[in-house]
Amino acid sequence: MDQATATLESRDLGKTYFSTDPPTEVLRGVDLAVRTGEFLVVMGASGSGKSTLLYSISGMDRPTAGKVLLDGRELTSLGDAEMSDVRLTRMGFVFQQPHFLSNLDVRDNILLPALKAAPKEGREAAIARVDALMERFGIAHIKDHGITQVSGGQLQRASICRALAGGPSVVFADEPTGALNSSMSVEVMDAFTEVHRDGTTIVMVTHDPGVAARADRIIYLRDGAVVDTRELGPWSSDRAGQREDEVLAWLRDLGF
Ligand SMILES: Nc1ncnc2c1ncn2[C@@H]1O[C@H](COP(=O)(O)OP(=O)(O)OP(=O)(O)O)[C@@H](O)[C@H]1O
Repeated sequence: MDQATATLESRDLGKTYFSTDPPTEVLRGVDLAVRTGEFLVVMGASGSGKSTLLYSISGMDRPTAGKVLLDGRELTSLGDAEMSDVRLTRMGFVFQQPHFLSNLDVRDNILLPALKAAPKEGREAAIARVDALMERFGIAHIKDHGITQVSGGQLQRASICRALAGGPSVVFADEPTGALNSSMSVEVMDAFTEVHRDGTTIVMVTHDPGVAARADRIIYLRDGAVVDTRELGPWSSDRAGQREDEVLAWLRDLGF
């Protein structure tokens, strides 16, 4: 791949847990280049290392071998404070279970990282930006609600707004639809499709072939190594069923 078009790269990335006896080698020499604006999905059997890969390339965890580069800058050599700053200003995160503060309403939960990421912007401008995001993702009407007063799909869309609030270059998502029913799952994936259309790079772990069918490209991990890749090309909703069938057939061949 052309290095100039890669937002995020890993080179010979390895992760071994030395806390176990014998040590557990979870990632083995992963070379990855995620293109700017690409929606990349990571699949693989349980325990194949998907979450570990996501955490290692996003600086949430330290790899034990190899390098990670974001927009050409080596992340693996950064100290903890610099890495936290990169995560705050250049990355967004969406998890299976949204982590929100229960003493704040939905909007303030989104506002908090927005203010931290751009402290010079000022509170009013940050509020306007957060309100625009909430409007965009169809949750403006729940901005004053407590986090227990909204549906799982609404809360996950709020997580997407929070992930976007700092203007990231990459959004990482770990099983973002894993705790949702199928209609909420579609609602959340429609939101990710919007994020993708806006040009934000997405790296997502999922077990769900219907979710994976939205991606531009899927990589398949086995025992901590990328063993196959599927390019799906640009998403179109009128080909959703056909794409999902294509993904299912590919996964079946891989023994998923
Ligand atoms: N802190 C740790 N210490 C030792 N081994 C670990 C640790 N964290 C994860 N592992 C091991 O690393 C392997 C990969 O875990 P990981 O969570 O990345 O897999 P996964 O593909 O995301 O799985 P799942 O689909 O079940 O979430 C597993 O065998 C797991 O037991």
